[in-house]
Amino acid sequence: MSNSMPMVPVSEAIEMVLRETAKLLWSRSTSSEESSSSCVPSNLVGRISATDIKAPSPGYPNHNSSIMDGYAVKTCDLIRALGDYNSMSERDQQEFVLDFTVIAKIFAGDETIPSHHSEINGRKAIYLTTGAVVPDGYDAVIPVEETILLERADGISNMQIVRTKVQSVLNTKPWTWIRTIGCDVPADSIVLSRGELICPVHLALLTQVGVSLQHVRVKDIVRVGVLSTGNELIANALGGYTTNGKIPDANRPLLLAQLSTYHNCEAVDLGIVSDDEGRDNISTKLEDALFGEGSVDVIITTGGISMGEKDIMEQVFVEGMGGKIHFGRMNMKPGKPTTFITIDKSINGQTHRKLVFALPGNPVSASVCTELLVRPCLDLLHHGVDVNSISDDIDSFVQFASENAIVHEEVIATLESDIVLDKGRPEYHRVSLERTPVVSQHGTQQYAYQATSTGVQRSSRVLSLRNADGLMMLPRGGPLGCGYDVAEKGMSYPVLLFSSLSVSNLTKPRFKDSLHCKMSTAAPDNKKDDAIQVGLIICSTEEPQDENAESKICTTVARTLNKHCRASILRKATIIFNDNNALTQQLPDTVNGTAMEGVDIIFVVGCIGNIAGFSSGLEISHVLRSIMLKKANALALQVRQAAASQDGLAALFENVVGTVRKGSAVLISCSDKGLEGAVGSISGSIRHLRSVLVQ
Ligand SMILES: Nc1nc2c(c(=O)[nH]1)N[C@H]1C(S)=C(S)[C@@H](COP(=O)(O)OP(=O)(O)OC[C@H]3O[C@@H](n4cnc5c(N)ncnc54)[C@H](O)[C@@H]3O)O[C@H]1N2
Ligand code: MOO
Repeated sequence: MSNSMPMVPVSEAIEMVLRETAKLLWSRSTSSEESSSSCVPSNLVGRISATDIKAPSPGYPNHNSSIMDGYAVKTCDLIRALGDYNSMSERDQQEFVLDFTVIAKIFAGDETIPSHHSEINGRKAIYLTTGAVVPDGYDAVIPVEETILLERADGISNMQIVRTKVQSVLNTKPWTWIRTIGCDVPADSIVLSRGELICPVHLALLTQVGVSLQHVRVKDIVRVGVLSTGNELIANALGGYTTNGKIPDANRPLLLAQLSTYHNCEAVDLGIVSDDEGRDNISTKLEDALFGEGSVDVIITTGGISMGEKDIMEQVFVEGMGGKIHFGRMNMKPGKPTTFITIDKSINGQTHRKLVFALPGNPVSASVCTELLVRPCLDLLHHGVDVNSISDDIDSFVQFASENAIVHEEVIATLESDIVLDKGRPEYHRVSLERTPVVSQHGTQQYAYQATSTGVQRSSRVLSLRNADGLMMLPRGGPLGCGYDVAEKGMSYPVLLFSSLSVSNLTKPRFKDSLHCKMSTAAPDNKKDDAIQVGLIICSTEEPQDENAESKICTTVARTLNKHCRASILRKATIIFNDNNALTQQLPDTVNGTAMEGVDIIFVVGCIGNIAGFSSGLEISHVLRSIMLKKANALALQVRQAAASQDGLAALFENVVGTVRKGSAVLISCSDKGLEGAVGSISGSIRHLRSVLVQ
């Protein structure tokens, strides 16, 4: 059973899924496995083109075409008339009549030029409607509103340029108001690229240049099988009562519909298996689904993956099918027993790889894990990787593909009410969001998000998904987690949006830019500036009397930071020291150690408690100063004043602000007295402070 597996952080789980998915893509790109087909035109949108398609000659438009309802003229006539016009006196110029004999009319859609008065001498014009063919020899169009039409006695029409427009018409450049052949889409230009996501615009482009939509080849879409497991389940699509102990299978309708909203796969209903069918029978069934005719590429199963006697899905995949488990538990709520497996099978000398997500049976857990893990996996399989942008070895392919995979859009949202944190695991809390416009410092419009919990988050309670816009990433609470117990109203946390707000690929969030990626590879240099990560070191000479004391410090720092900037406490360490020598050793180690790796700011809070505690407070400052490279003394004074204005005792603590080495986090020390004032005084300028000090 996978409960013996280590509980991996969600960030690592996502990365593993993306990397294994990338390996599947790699094996397909190097084998003949990548297949394509044509499909009915109405199903083309959302599919990926398997080939480059070029516009055949002559491109679009295929004739010189009028952009205006007006008259086709020859600019050589205009040049001649301009010469005459320029040699006239100003008075004669005012009397000058620029006129043309209208020799024919051509309407949009007319294939041939109608017969016309070819015997007529002088300036000639042809009436055209928008889109009509501009006949050879004519190279400009004058819009009707610049002309007056006069019927002559001989029945022929005369077109005169209105007086105020004469000068500009005389200066008309060749090809004015004409779309020349191929000017919108040049011949041979690529109108649909291999690997491109087909959008409505492509249907127009292909049609314009005369490519039949039936000839477009698309990559075969990923097929995802959904299987429910459990003796208790009955298929209940038609409704009706269940007998005692039985429940309707809610997961299949939920997941099949959820997958269909992703537009990146074809969801295949694999039905229900009962646990009592046994390992071997279930393995055989799944083997057929994965490798038989019309096989699926990915399987999602729900249920039977935790610690019960009937939880046999791990055995089904590993012992029954030779699968390899990459992780068997995730450090999150809901979704702990989530298990990710790959099955590689050699058929006719070629290895075929399938991906398996064995998800928990609780409907909310299954849905959230599908969103968190399966959606990015399917997006990567569907969109593929731009092979041109990478070298041809598997490692760099996998690296590139996983880093650039599209993941969830993240926004920072402020809680509308308190949420009690789970003490066992970080929670992906379902929230609904409201968005209000705010104006940033630079005057640009941005949005602030307010989050409201969808209520009780039990994993069986499907109602917690109703009206949810995303998953708020709440830290694990309590002393073993972030140190505080309640995410309070007004605090801000990241929310992963269920559906992306962005339309263009450029703004689509990539894994390498996501919070999850930062959490798993927290190297100071590749972090984004918009979510400040805070480490907190609490130093005390004695075990706290009040067991909530630490939690209070964490809450104060978190709440105060949250008021002023996007920051959250990521790491926490406590140092209890009995003599100053111990502090001299422990504090530098903790500041420089792995516990604080990757954070932007480290607050060192000295618990001075009483007057006796001040010597230890001084020692904390002394130790920190001895390891500091750059000091920001003016800021340290500002922190001290702010703390002292809140609690006079804080004036006796010597605050320090600075960095320890090149690129290190910014250290800020303060005492537990006047803590809120101290943190508040600096949190508004933390971003700036970091960019100035950390170089
Ligand atoms: N001793 C322990 N027990 C459990 C642990 C644990 O760590 N130790 N983990 C709990 C967590 S967390 C979860 S989540 C569940 C997941 O269990 P399974 O994946 O084995 O799923 P089942 O036991 O089969 O089902 C769980 C729950 O969901 C209902 N269910 C299952 N399938 C469906 C469906 N298709 N539609 C609707 N509801 C379904 C099922 O009846 C159960 O009530 O394990 C905990 N246990
Ligand atoms: O992890 Mo389970 O999905 O909490 O209920």
